[in-house]
Amino acid sequence: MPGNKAVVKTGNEKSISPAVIKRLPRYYRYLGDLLKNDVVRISSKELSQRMNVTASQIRQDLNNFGGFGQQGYGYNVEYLYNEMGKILGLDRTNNIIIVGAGNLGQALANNQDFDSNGFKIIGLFDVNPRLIGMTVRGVEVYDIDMLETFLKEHEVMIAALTLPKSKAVKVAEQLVDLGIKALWNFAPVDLHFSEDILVENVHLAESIMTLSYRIHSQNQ
Ligand SMILES: NC(=O)c1ccc[n+]([C@@H]2O[C@H](COP(=O)([O-])OP(=O)(O)OC[C@H]3O[C@@H](n4cnc5c(N)ncnc54)[C@H](O)[C@@H]3O)[C@@H](O)[C@H]2O)c1
Repeated sequence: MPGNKAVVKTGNEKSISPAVIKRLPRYYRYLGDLLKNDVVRISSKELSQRMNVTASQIRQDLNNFGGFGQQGYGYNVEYLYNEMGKILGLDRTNNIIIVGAGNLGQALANNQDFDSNGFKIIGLFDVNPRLIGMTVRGVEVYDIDMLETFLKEHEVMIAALTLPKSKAVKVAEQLVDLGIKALWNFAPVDLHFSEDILVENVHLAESIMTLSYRIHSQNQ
């Protein structure tokens, strides 16, 4: 990708651009739908039409990982789906904790889709005594004071932050001090850590502001 210097390294030291990585979950979702509909193979042209991207984009993206297609045959859907899953790390269980068991924390815990993708929510944490001890889809809400002990006893890959903005930075720092390497941040605040701490921000408000901009710029 000319001019784009932002790249990440895979385990085998190959650099993959963040733009490609961002597209992978979408490939995975489309392939999963094809698989559910018993589609065995698909050409890059047909996949591109369904996904509304160019066939050459698909070929380029997949070539980053060694291709997977065969000339004249296209892609084997199940194979590609499984390989995509491996690339995305979905072939193993990724334990998640949720810090902040309010509206959003509970909504995340209630989402069954995470399970099917190998994400397992194993605990929620809160400061509110009225929430501590309750369960959300079988997952317990623990006192935040239990965090250190819990993290010693469980291997946790990702911590989701669904607590007030005013508390998010301090709790994120605490999580990092306790060994958490990946933060899935929903609080409307920017978190700054060293490179080895991965932060993925999810801000629905920013998404709707983008939509608002597009609506209003059309009307000008
Ligand atoms: N990213 C998004 O798209 C999006 C969407 C909705 C809400 N949010 C944000 O997510 C956060 C949660 O929103 P909500 O509607 O669930 O709020 P909420 O008030 O329902 O829940 C927040 C929970 O955090 C708990 N909490 C407070 N301090 C804590 C601490 N130190 N440790 C652990 N838990 C603590 C509270 O007791 C409460 O249960 C807010 O920051 C909100 O702005 C983000």
